[in-house]
Parts: sequence; C-alpha cells; structure tokens
Amino acid sequence: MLYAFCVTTPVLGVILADYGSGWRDHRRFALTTLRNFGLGKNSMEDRIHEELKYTINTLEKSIDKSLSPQRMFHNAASNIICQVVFGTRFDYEDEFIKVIVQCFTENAKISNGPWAMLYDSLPMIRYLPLPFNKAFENVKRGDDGSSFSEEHLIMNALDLHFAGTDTTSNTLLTGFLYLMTYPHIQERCQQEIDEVLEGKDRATFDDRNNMPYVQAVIHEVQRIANTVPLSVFHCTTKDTELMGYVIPRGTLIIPNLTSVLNEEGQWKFPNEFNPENFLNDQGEFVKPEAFMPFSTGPRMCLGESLARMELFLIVVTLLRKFNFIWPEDAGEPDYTPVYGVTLTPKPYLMKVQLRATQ
Ligand code: HEM
Repeated sequence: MLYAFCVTTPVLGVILADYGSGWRDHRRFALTTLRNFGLGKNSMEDRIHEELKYTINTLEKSIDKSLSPQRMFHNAASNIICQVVFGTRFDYEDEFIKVIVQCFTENAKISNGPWAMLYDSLPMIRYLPLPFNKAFENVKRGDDGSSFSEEHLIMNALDLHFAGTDTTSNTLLTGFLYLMTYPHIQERCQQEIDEVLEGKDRATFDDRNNMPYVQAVIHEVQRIANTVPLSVFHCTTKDTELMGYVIPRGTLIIPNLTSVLNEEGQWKFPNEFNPENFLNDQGEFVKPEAFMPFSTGPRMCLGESLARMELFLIVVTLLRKFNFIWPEDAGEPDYTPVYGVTLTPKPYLMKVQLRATQ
C-alpha cells in the first residue's frame, strides 16, 4: 500500500510524511490549527450540533420510509471537518463535494487491496491501464518544495479532510448497523440518554461521564468497526531490537490493529458485539489497554479527540430523537465489511421513526 499510495500523492501532507522534522512541523501545525479553530472547546460542539440539524432534517424527510445512510454520514463527517479546515460546509447535493468524497472513498479501497498489492509487487505492470490508475486520476499532482509551501498546505487540508471523513462516517455506519440489529442495546442507550438529558435541550460532550452504557456501546462499535485495520504502515528509522528480534533500519512495519482489537485474553467477548467488553461488574465504564482503534505512539491519530466528540454527540442526538429499525424486507444483516485502508459496512437501508417522547 505504502508505495502505491505515495505515488498518488507526491507532496505528502501529514499521514504519509516520513518521520522527522518535516512531519513534526506539519503535525504540530495541524494540531495548533485544529485547536485554534475550536478543537477541545465549546465552539467545536456548536459546529457538530449545527451539522446535526441537516442530518436530522434528512432523517425527518424519511420518517417511516427506508433510507440509505451512506451519503448522509459521509456528508455530515465531511462537513464538520470542512468547517474547521475550509471555514465552510457544503450542501448534501453539492456536486463538488460529492466528487471529492467519492474520490477518496474510492482511493481508500483501491490503495489497499489486491490491485495495490500487484502494483507494489510487479513494477512492470505499473504502466498498464489497470484499476489502480483510477487512484492516480483521483489525486491532483503538485511539485515538492519547502516544508511550508502552498502544495503542502493543500495536502495537509486534504489529509485532514480524508482522515476525518471516511473514518468517522464508516464508524457511524457500523454503529447504526449494530444498533438496528441489536434493538435491546439501542433501547438501553435511549433510556440512559433520556434520564441524563431530561430537561436539557441538547447533549454536551461532558454528558458522556454520566452515560457509562452509551460510552461502552460507542467504544464497542469502534472495536467491532475496526475502521483502520492495518493503521498506517510505518518503517523503522534505526536498527531496533524488540522482544529478542532484531529489526534492521528501513524495515516496513504493518501495525495489525485488527489483531489487538479482537485478541483472545484481552476482551471478555472478543468475537461478539457486546458492550460488556467496556463495563465492569458495577456497570461502570472501563477502557481496556487493548482498545487502540486510533493506533498508538507518536504517529497516533491526531484527530482522536474530534472523532470521539463527533461519535458521542451524533449517536446521542440521533438516538434521543429517532428509533432506527432494520427494515422487515431487508433479510438477514450481513456484517462482513468491505476491505480497504478503511473498512466499510456493506451498503444497507435503515428505517426511521420519530420517538414517542419527541
Ligand atoms: C473514528 C475515527 C478515526 C479513526 C478510527 C482514526 C484512526 C487513525 C489511525 C489508525 C491512524 C494511523 C496512526 C498511525 O500511523 O499509527 C490515524 C492517523 C491520522 N488521523 Fe485519524 N482516525 C479517525 C478520525 C480522524 C479525524 C476526525 C481526523 C481529522 C482531524 C484524523 C486525522 C488523522 C491524521 C492527520 C493522521 C496522521 C497522523 C500522523 O501521521 O502524524 N483522524 N487515524
């Protein structure tokens, strides 16, 4: 994946930049910018709630009908990060953003799959008109220059947009797939939400501290969603010894997040969707060490706090207002994900009802 992906993006933003001073500067710049534009402050909650109004509107138009939620969640996640990075949101039908989101959801599949493996392994096929060429067309090229060039700025913005959209929306899609098909879990979340938010007009991120069950469900969704199964590939920067194994400088390292999120011995119920994985005997929320969907170490996800805020506010706000129902004619749910840099649930339909309490 690494090579194929790097060739598509000659000016590397943050995600694929080599470890070193350039990456460090750009990571610091991205984090400072996110903070300056509201990350960790109430204004970020306001942005998420603003966007939720459009999501709620889309759902209200589909009351008692079946709707395909893929585009809705991609647009919501895309708009939240667009508001931070570009200072604007896009209409759900806007052609420009439709093309951008489609390009990088396609690239997330093309650049980590059978065609990418062939591309990496067999250099002589790189010039043939095979499907991986689509990934190159989807990315506009630029020249490399100083660490803070205009091209770098564009790549950083695109990195944040890509990293912040496909991940959050696919996690939400997995979440609602499970909430619909485990209605007793959905109902228990709604009870807790109603109790904690009674008399309040909207949820705040701090409310999570009074919602251990909802917290457990969201974390279990992230564990099961396994949204970035092989994290981002890394490389040793010096000769290293780990548990007696000698790893030479320059060795490709593929972090296997799938394995740690499903490891027998780390989880009470490794092979089922069960919020008990995050609850102790007193029903309190606990986060096992093996929970690392955002990876770990200096390269770990820099959008973690934004992603956690989005997941909490979106799930709580939507469950407070709506019941999500697996349509009677939809057959048995298929939980097998579609493989890529990010895992995506197979497309599905959801039925929406306004809750009696609303
Ligand atoms: C549920 C949502 C998300 C998940 C599961 C997720 C997961 C990950 C993972 C596994 C990595 C690779 C870490 C590594 O290389 O070891 C990563 C990197 C990254 N993520 Fe996220 N992410 C999410 C949301 C976001 C959001 C909302 C943003 C935007 C603000 C974002 C921005 C980034 C960036 C810029 C990197 C590269 C960091 C670096 O190389 O220094 N992510 N993410």
